[in-house]
Amino acid sequence: MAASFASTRCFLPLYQSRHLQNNTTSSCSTVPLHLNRNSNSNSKLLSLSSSHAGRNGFNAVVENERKKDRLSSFSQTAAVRNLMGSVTNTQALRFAVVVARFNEIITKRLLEGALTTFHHYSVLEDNIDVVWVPGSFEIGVAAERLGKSQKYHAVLCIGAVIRGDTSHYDVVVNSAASGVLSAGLNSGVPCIFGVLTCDNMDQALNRAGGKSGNKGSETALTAIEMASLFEHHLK
Ligand SMILES: Nc1c(NC[C@H](O)[C@H](O)[C@H](O)CO)[nH]c(=O)[nH]c1=O
Ligand SMILES: CC(=O)[C@@H](O)COP(=O)(O)O
Repeated sequence: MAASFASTRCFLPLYQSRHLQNNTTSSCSTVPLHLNRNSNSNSKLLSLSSSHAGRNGFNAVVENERKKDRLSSFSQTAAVRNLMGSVTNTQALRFAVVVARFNEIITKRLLEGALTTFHHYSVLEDNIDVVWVPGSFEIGVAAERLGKSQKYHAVLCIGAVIRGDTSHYDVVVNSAASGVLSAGLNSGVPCIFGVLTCDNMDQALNRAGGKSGNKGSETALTAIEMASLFEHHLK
């Protein structure tokens, strides 16, 4: 297991590697990170390298990560199994997407982002079902039913809660979050939280394909990784 891991070429989605960069980006492209066995003959350390030499601050931070790798011999020895979902072997994976109609102008864009990401990562259209519910409050119960159906490897939950004048916002946000969490725990199928929780419409538009990216795309990638982790490693 560890030997094959050493030669794995691993594509981390850019948004997930934001913490490695000084600048932020709205793109959802990937940064190829190569996991290499250390050239030191007896060493079992793995290190990261990137072909994106020009990225601002990226190399310095990768070098810093390498240092941490060298120090952290516990998690990097060949004896330790590292299990992680892949985003490349997706053709057998099936997904349900639960979408809230409330604030539909936002949730439709999030759904579009999610479907585009599924397409980019070769998830088959026939393997995706989209289920509409009235509002984010209703997402959890639908997600749990879908998870328990055993038809899907992951359930992606999409909604947009935007603060109004009363405390209703907090109730809907907390219910949506705990509903999605419970759906995952109760069904044993990863239920992914793609619900925007925003103070105003501008914040929501920015995260639905605007200058802050598309949360639907990002969470679709999370769904793929978790589906793959469960299907290929945690069965
Ligand atoms: N205000 C928002 C809602 N409210 C509706 C609830 O989600 C629910 O449908 C209703 O209370 C009936 O149970 N939903 C959102 O998704 N976003 C909001 O901003
Ligand atoms: C997030 C909400 O629940 C919102 O639409 C409700 O608005 P209000 O608090 O003004 O009733």
